[in-house]
Amino acid sequence: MENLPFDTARLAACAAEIVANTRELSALGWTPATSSNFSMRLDDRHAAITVSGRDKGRLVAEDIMVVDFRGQPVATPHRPSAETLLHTQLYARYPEIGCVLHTHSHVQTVASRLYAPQGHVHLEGYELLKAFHGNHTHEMAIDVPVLANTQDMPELAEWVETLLDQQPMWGYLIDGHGLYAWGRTMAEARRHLEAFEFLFACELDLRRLNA
Ligand SMILES: CSCCC(=O)C(=O)COP(=O)(O)O
Ligand SMILES: [Zn+2]
Repeated sequence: MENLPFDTARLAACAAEIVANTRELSALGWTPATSSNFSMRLDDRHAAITVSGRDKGRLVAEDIMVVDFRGQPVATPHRPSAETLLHTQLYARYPEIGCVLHTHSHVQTVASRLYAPQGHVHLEGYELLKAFHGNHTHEMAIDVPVLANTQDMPELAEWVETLLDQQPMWGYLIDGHGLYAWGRTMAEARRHLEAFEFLFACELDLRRLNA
């Protein structure tokens, strides 16, 4: 058997976790038309990530592949997510990050369009802000960045690096595109993703109500 530079048992466990969670997120309608991508850290040099273009509602373990932190495929003929660099930059920068989730829900997409001109979504006064790791009170505010969309991933990754240098972040929006969120584990990344979704929906409702 080929001597692989990563733990195959760990890959199998991560693939199962990615598949199960992705199916649930897809059932919520957050991954339309093959969009979205998902990854987990394997070790200090490798991540497991979704193969590009797969229907995220019908993922199987074979749709998960390995990349290094430069985004290059490892021991596989498959093509990784077009947005792989946005995952691997986080693993390379923060050893504690174990999971990165990217979805294209309706709420996320509308919020990204609406708040792109001001460059962020301001969230303040919500109890659910405590869902973000390290926050212990609703008496705080966060500005979730909204980046311009581009197909130039190295450029987008550079913009993200600049933002990461400036503030604590649990995620960001890309205009007309979707949301990136991350955490130390799949459960934490999902909690952050779901908190963003809920809070953006509240902000959109308040805008509709003119409140
Ligand atoms: C039809 S979705 C356009 C690409 C995208 O934004 C996305 O999230 C999915 O790309 P991937 O290469 O990861 O399948
Ligand atoms: Zn996307």
